[in-house]
Amino acid sequence: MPISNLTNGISSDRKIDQFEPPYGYLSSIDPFPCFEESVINYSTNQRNQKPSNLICKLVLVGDVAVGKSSLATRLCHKTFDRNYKATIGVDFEVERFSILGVPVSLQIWDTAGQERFKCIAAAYYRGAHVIIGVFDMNDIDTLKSAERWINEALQTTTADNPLIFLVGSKRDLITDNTSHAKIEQTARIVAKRVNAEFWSLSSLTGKHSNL
Ligand SMILES: Nc1nc2c(ncn2[C@@H]2O[C@H](COP(=O)(O)OP(=O)(O)OP(=O)(O)O)[C@@H](O)[C@H]2O)c(=O)[nH]1
Repeated sequence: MPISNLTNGISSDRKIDQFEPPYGYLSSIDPFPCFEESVINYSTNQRNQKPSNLICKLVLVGDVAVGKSSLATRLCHKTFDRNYKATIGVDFEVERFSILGVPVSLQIWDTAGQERFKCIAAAYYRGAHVIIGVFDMNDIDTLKSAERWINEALQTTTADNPLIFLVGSKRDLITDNTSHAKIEQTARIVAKRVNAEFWSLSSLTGKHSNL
């Protein structure tokens, strides 16, 4: 099937059509880069060989009711539901992207936070390229657990160098700025320890920031 058929119907906010050219002036930390022509040609040719379809597996982990399913729903459906429905075992969504014309299917495995489903959920960590540990920014205990959840997922995934994110949820509910600053500071330390990028967000408003 031609690649264009696989990228049809992907919404424009899921399409990335341009990156900085490789080994160019703007993508180098050296102000006067001087690359061999053979290096530039090799790297450009690598980019021109497009794979037909890429699959990226993402798992969401974290305590009960920290907002994992709400995050998946916000990402895939741009909606929010105030009613809490506990995940039973694991839920699954697929979000399609087009990156430089290559179709990418992001598989989102939303695992249950309840201890009794833990062994079911853990079976889905295998092969995860992306691990997102979620905690509730209003509950410091869930931050401690998020570190544990991430480490457990890391022990099970077989993917090389998975990308790790630590996500603080329910930012809209924060009222006390002092405790907010404290939890953010602690989250940054935890993120560093587990090699994660730290984001804070609200699935209710859709606002997010990379800290
Ligand atoms: N105000 C607010 N409420 C949120 C936010 N995210 C989630 N919630 C609420 O928190 C509750 C739990 O959210 P879920 O997304 O179901 O939590 P979960 O982590 O998937 O829970 P489990 O499936 O039990 O593991 C629900 O009532 C959500 O509406 C947020 O950003 N802001």
